[in-house]
Amino acid sequence: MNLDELRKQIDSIDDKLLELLNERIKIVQKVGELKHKTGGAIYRPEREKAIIKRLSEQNNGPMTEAAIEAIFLEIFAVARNFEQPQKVAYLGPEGSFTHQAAENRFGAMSEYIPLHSISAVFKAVHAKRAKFAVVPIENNTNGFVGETLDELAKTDLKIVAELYMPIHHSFVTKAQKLHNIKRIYSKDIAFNQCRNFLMEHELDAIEYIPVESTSKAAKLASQDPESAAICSHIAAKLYQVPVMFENIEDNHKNKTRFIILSDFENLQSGDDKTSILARLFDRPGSLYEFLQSFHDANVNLKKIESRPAPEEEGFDYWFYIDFEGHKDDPNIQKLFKKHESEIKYLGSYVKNG
Ligand SMILES: O=C(O)C(=O)C[C@]1(C(=O)O)C=C[C@@H](O)C=C1
Repeated sequence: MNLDELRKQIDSIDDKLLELLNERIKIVQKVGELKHKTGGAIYRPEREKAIIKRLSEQNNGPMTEAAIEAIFLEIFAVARNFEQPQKVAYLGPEGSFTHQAAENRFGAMSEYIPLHSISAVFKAVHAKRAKFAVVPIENNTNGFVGETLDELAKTDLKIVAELYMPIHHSFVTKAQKLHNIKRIYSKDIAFNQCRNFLMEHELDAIEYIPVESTSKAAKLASQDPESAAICSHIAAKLYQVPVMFENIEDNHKNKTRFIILSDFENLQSGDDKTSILARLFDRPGSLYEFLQSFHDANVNLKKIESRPAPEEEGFDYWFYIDFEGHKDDPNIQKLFKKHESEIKYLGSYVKNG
């Protein structure tokens, strides 16, 4: 078969796909009307997960599970916008890794509000200027993000989703040749994460100009053809700077975990994670006794991080804790009751890593 014939086949499949997508959206709109009446949440990650799982189980290929997920996450994100336009506040600037994480969940149709600090992102959702907040919480090389933990201690928003994103850096430039580059813009941390690459390409002797974000670096490189930037793919695209090298980070397993917060709570998905803050008295054995209850309730702890409680008197500590299960699981309900005065519940959400 020649190219024209193959393309004709694709066109006819696309016609059917479009028809089916329109049918799907019409039903989604009815779901939206129902939710408006009952006050139900538009974003239902546990339902989205169940759909992807069901489709992956019956799939005969050649589509992979990752391909199914990529396509359907965009379909869901578009569908949500047909139920109600979705506004998402995130730690900016535009082109940041958090922007990339936000787009991964909320797709091309949602409205995005980049903000300059993590606390501003929380504030935007409190003030109902946005429905969702997207912020980083931890990175496997740099540890927890203190500002996010501090905001979690103050907020009554709930974590409704988590997502892990590989952090890849690109080397972007308008210069034709490497030896034409006189300076490199990036964020301090990104220069550090790409040391081997810079050395191997003999770029360790030219000027490094640290700026506050990798997207600002991309912007500067777009205006200066004798320069380069180390930045995300999305920033390179945003400022239309050609990518010369991809994935230049020393540690290719560099990953950041992002959380999505909103003003509602998720239902159980059957494969959930829960986050809490526990405020424990400063006395011997208090953490031990607290964790013993998790063991007794057969709850699998995933993470624990201590944090001084700044507004408290004395030397009380908050512990940020992630564990498997959902707030409505009977064993976890019991545990919450037992430690009611010590626990601040942060949210239960589909486990993603
Ligand atoms: O099932 C729902 O609650 C819907 O709103 C429909 C739908 C979908 O497109 O299938 C859209 C958004 C939700 O996050 C989950 C699923």
